[in-house]
Amino acid sequence: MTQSQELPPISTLSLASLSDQEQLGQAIFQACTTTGFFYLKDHSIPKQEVDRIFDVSSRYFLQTDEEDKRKDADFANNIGYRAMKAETLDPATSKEGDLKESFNLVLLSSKSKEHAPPSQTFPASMLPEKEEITSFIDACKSTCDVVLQGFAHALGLTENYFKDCHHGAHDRLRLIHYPPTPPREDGTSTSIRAGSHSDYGSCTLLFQKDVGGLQVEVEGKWVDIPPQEGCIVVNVGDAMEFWTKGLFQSTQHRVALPRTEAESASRFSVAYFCQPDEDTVLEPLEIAPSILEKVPESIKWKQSVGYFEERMESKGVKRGTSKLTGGSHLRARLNATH
Ligand SMILES: O=C(O)CCC(=O)C(=O)O
Ligand SMILES: [Fe+2]
Repeated sequence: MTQSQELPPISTLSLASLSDQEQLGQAIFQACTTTGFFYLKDHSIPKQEVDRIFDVSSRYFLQTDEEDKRKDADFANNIGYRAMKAETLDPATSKEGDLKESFNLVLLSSKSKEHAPPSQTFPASMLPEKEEITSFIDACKSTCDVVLQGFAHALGLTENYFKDCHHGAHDRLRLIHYPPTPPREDGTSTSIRAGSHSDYGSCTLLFQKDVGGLQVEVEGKWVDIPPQEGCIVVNVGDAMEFWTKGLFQSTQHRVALPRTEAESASRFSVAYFCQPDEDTVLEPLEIAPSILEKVPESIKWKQSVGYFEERMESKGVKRGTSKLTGGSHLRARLNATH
């Protein structure tokens, strides 16, 4: 695939000016049926809280012994530490694993018995800020709930249609560190910071610090999505694409190898993965003709059964799979990439 900076960037949605649900639904519809990505501004997560999470993250990754980090690993529950190269988001292309380490946290405040996340062990360096970390995760969950309501409005469904099957047991806040890496020399390297992939759940909130590298595939080209002050990058995940039979796009994205000296420094990002509940079935929903009419002519062809089946297959779902659920899709993708 070629690189391009000529294409228009993703749109920016403001939660302040879009307090009207109808308007929010329309803007979300437009973003989700085209790139599947948008910047979200005027959300309710203050900059100081985002900065604090980045401080927690850099302290953990840069000041914890490798041996101690490895004690924090719990792949079976999708929590805790994951070492450099442990994950290969694009196994078809990358042979050595992604050049990153990460740490997954659960929705710590969850009181749900039926949808309880696994219990989390805190590394020593995070303990003093456990309360702040907990409230940051809560703020991410609340923001995702607003986005899920926006998805429902966009699709002509009742406001809490999606929210009611997202209790957060599989949600994870992921702190990610891409260690310093020299700029790539000639573009032939198959090493990558995060291989091309789509996310598995309903939506993802992504906080980037100062170092770029995130790219999204738009019309066959890789487009940079640089960090924007005060903005969260939001993207649609596979579950939402499956429910909408390909109307909403769970788009491939990646974190490229550094291209400049500035990008060669440590890169930190924080992602909140919003996942459907364990038994929620991921089958196409009935979408009203009045909604389908809004699909621009130029992308109507994406509604064909053949194209949708191809998309499902590219996301690891074999033809004829019955009863795909939130839990089964998540585990299948995690097992395929580790
Ligand atoms: O670190 C980033 O900017 C993107 C990470 C990502 O896409 C992911 O972990 O799913
Ligand atoms: Fe991703």
